[in-house]
Amino acid sequence: MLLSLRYNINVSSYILNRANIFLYNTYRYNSNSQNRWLQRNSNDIYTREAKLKNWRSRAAFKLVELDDKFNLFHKKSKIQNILDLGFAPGSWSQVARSKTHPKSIIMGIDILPCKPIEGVHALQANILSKKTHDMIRLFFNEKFNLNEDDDLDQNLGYLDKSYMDTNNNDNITTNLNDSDTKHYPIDLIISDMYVPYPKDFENSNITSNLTNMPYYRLMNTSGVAIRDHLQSVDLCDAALVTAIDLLRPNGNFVCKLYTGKEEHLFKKRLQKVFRKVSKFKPDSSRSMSKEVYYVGIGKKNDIDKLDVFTT
Ligand SMILES: C[S@@+](CC[C@H](N)C(=O)[O-])C[C@H]1O[C@@H](n2cnc3c(N)ncnc32)[C@H](O)[C@@H]1O
Repeated sequence: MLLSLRYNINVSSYILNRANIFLYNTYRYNSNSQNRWLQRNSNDIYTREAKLKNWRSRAAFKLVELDDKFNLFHKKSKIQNILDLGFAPGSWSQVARSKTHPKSIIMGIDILPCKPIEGVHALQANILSKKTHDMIRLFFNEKFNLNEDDDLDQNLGYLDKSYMDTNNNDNITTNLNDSDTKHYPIDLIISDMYVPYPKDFENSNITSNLTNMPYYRLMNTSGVAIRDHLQSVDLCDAALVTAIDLLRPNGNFVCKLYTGKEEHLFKKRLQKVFRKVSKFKPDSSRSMSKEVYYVGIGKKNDIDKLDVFTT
């Protein structure tokens, strides 16, 4: 009797240990909040709809709503040069491609590697670097000259040549001689940037696969509101500097911000650059998320960067 009890205890603790090892292996990279995030996502109507539409993430719906409200894209009337900042995994670029004129040029920038979207050019680069700005300008101005042997193409990007070739016959950008257009070649900047991964994942070997597995991608925010906010303000400022450097006068701008105490300062900076500034929370943005979108319509002329960043 005693023997059998001990045997049972040993067996149960063996099973429990095995179960723990299994759970540990399965969830070692997932904190509780990440599990809750995955659970929420699998029940979410926008996530399911995104899969049906073959969009790489539910974020696509936020841009659709932004476009419905602010009329950002032009399918028939205009050819646009569009810059998508923090484009990975790529659903905003997919929306931009589907809502714009076939001759519009879209370029996505991300610090992470990401499989490019068909019909969208992509560069893996840090938008905080001045060199990235120079490369973007170069691409929009000299795109016809890029070829397989270019360093830019070889080392840094995945320029979608098949797409460029099919459009080469026509005069895509009609006023390339205009020096303003050369210096400020972009018509619309959309930025959904946020820091790529939570800290715990930095040294794990699963991170690099995730940009191409959008439905299993982990949440971006840390859950520490002040940290999320300040990092977000930094990236919004980086997007704003990009707009000052590359967006044409009268061009438009969208960027995501995690709200917090410095939001009003960022709004003031935006107001120095754009004639009209609006704040928008799309229905598809989760109500518990602190994310909002700022939209700047009509870039002013002759912006003084120092003045914008001096409060
Ligand atoms: C929330 S995701 C964007 C999702 C995307 N809009 C979509 O619809 O698929 C934010 C992206 O910003 C990128 N990012 C963050 N900091 C960056 C930087 N300094 N330069 C370029 N990309 C950056 C991250 O790597 C991440 O892929």
